[in-house]
Amino acid sequence: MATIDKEPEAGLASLIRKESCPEAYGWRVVGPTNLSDPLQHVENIRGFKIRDDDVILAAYPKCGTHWVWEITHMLLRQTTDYEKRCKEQVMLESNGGIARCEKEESPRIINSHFVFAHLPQEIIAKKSKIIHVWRNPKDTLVSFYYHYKSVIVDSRFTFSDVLETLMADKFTTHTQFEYLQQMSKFEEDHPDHPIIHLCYEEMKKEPIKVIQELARFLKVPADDEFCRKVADACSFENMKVINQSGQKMFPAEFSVSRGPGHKNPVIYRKGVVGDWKNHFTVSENERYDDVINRAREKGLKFKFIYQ
Ligand SMILES: Nc1ncnc2c1ncn2[C@@H]1O[C@H](COP(=O)(O)OS(=O)(=O)O)[C@@H](OP(=O)(O)O)[C@H]1O
Repeated sequence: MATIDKEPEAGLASLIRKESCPEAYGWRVVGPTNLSDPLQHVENIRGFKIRDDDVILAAYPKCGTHWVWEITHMLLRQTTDYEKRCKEQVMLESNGGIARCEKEESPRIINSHFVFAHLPQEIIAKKSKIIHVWRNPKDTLVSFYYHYKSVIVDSRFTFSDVLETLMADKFTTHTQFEYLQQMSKFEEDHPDHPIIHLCYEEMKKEPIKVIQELARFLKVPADDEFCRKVADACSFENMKVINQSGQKMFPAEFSVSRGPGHKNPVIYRKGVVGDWKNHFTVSENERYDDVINRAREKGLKFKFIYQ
């Protein structure tokens, strides 16, 4: 089996590797970035000025951020029209993200895959509403694999390569378990902070119910009919069509930052629960369960839904 050390030419090495700057661990590195100083970038984000009505959309990558971003726009703007831009426009850590977020009209829905320690620190004092999206780690990893596959031109690595790399603790960034543990720690440290946790699998099962809960959290009007329309507009199939139509372009700097040999990611791939069964072998699944169990022993509280 290929590992990042044995087969660097397969492209995986350029993506899946703990940051060469270990103090910035938690910084999401998926593809080479043009950032000359990642640590300074993290500090700039920690110091980012928060407005009173900002909403923070926080999620580990591949957990459904695009989906919830679109729903949140519709709820806040009281419309079922699609947001014209793509989520990456206001993704804090993306190349040029800070400047674009600064120019954004209020109320802003700022999104980030950063761990909590690296998010703007003013969120705490301003008690900014946080929407946290989470998903079972097996489907998340499969989604990650296809994300990697789509962003690099030379992508000969397999799902097993990605899984082995994760289990060897050489994954690109913080693991999903570390992310969720930091989330729980933040809640323990700030018990009054407004946070809603949206579970991908529950959204798939009962999207209208979850949209109603989100509307209550955001304190915006949303009757049953409106929530039904939002759920329908934001179904996987409809969002995929809208994104394929070219209406939502990645910001130019976002694409440039990826460098030669890299493409923009495919986001709307399958959008289902349980695709992991088509990717894990029985033994890989058992070993990954061990990883999850070890994370539980260290305090991971989230109960995952796998089908
Ligand atoms: N509307 C809707 N309904 C259901 N599922 C959806 C929807 N929109 C996006 N998706 C799926 O979410 C996965 C991408 O997650 P993110 O948006 O968090 O990706 S990213 O980290 O911001 O790149 C990715 O999952 P996979 O299909 O399993 O790869 C997307 O297909």
